Amino acid sequence: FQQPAFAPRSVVAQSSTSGLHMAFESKIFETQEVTFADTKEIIVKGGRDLFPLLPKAFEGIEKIGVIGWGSQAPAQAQNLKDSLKEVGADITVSIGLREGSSSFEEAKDCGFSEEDGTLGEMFSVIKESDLVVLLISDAAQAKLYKEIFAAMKPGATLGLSHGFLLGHLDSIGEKFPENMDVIAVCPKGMGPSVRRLYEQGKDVNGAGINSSFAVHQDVSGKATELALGWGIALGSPFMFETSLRSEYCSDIYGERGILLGAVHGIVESLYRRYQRQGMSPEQAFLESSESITGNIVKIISTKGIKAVYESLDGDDKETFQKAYSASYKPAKEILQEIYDEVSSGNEIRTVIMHGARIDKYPVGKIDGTDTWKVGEKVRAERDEDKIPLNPFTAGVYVATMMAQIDVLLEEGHPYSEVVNESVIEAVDSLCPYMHYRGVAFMVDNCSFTAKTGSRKWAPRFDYILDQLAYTAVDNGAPVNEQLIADFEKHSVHQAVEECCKLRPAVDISLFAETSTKEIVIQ
Ligand SMILES: NC(=O)C1=CN([C@@H]2O[C@H](COP(=O)(O)OP(=O)(O)OC[C@H]3O[C@@H](n4cnc5c(N)ncnc54)[C@H](OP(=O)(O)O)[C@@H]3O)[C@@H](O)[C@H]2O)C=CC1
Ligand SMILES: CC[C@](O)(C(C)=O)C(=O)O
Ligand SMILES: [Mg+2]
Ligand SMILES: [Mg+2]
Repeated sequence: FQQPAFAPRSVVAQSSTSGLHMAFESKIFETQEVTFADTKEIIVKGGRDLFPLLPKAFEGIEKIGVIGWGSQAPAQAQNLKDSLKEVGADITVSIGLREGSSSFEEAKDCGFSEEDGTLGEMFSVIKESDLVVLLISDAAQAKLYKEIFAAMKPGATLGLSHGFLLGHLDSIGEKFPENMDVIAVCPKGMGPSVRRLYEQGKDVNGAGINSSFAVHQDVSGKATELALGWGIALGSPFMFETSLRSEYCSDIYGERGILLGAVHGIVESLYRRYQRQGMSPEQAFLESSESITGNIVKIISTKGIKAVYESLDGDDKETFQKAYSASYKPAKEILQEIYDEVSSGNEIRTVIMHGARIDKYPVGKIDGTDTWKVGEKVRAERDEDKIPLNPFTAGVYVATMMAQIDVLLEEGHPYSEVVNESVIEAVDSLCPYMHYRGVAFMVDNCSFTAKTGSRKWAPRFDYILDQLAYTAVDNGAPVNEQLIADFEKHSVHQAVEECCKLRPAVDISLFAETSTKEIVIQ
């Protein structure tokens, strides 16, 4: 194991949950100290009122090349272009794609064109760019990094939205070229939500997805300001510092856990359980999937995790306690396994090997089963006000979320990263998409790394909950009073509350699948 997972610049990690002091500085953007439990972190709050500062942060950058057109690139390229245009910055945003890419047409539909030089073959765009925002899949980055580094012009900055490439380089004993700035801005939400919230926030001083940022190499001395400017131009409500390693450990872990894989596994296992107990398929979907995406996550988003528990009374509270007690440890066992697989480099190797097989074995469909067919029917007849808060479902979901949080804290990740990667992203970016159009719409709008990992780990959560947690409840396992007490007084609740204060003024809204009427999802 390579330790520690969390080692940002200027940070002394005294223990996993205390003493982390984020200490970056900016001469352009105002920094703010935030207290999370017994730790302090420095953040930068975003907002459209900061856009006039962008030209200063992007000083020396004339051309930004956004490479790829997957989930993040359309969102980041358009947000960057719009924000820089709004302040009259003389900076071009161009898209670079592989030869023959089927994404050329979509990029053209969004206003990028070969005629005006804002769309082209990826290596030509890389060669001309002062900031290369590398948004091809992580597996493709691992395959092409040598050619990409070689194509970059002297003095250009490499911009990433993930720490994956560092994980790969570390595992093969290689490094980024020493003469370039290497920064990352990593939105903690899927690309479509980065764009959707940016558009929604135009009239209210901005809304968007929080981003972590990392300054891995700062040859020019300007890397922090550029990273902060990039995140603000994307519309991030707040930005917090991380390292590339801390980012990839928490990100790859989080998406295999509660963000995608675990929530999928939880729903599948509960949907079957509720039918075994006599519910109709429709009711079982309502009490499992709908209860999570249409009720539980909305409470968490606006009032915090504990509010789910506190909103229950009497027998329902006891049902929650039983489900929580039985689920926490089995969920944590899988989550710790995921963390170890990621931090040891195994999961990165898996993603790369999967990338090499992809032409022969493309990622399969995950919503063709009965669960999601019934889900379509339930959604078509949905009455938002009648979605139940099932206390058993709540106990399982919240226990898994808390177990995810605990693993990250025990591994030394800062609260900003823990809360964004385990709570905010789930409730404000991802679950709204699952609520809108089912599990595949959420998972498959995410990165190749995430969608393959979610497919790999979801069945592990499904299996362990069914085998260990639900059988324990059915065999009359008592409530684990200590576990419930730990949950009630957990330090993360205050950290979530602090983050909620920095939450955008608007909730994400999407269009209902069955009509063109816009519905507010959160
Ligand atoms: N998805 C998300 O919301 C988030 C993603 N990230 C990170 O952002 C980065 C981009 O991820 P994401 O937007 O999801 O994209 P994907 O992982 O879905 O990758 C899709 C893009 O990669 C391109 N690509 C794949 N193989 C190659 C290749 N051999 N040569 C050139 N291009 C290739 C595709 O090209 P083509 O268009 O031609 O098919 C497409 O544009 C990753 O580092 C990811 O971890 C970070 C935060 C959130
Ligand atoms: C949850 C998946 C994600 O990490 C993301 C949207 O942040 C991804 O890789 O797509
Ligand atoms: Mg992520
Ligand atoms: Mg990811």
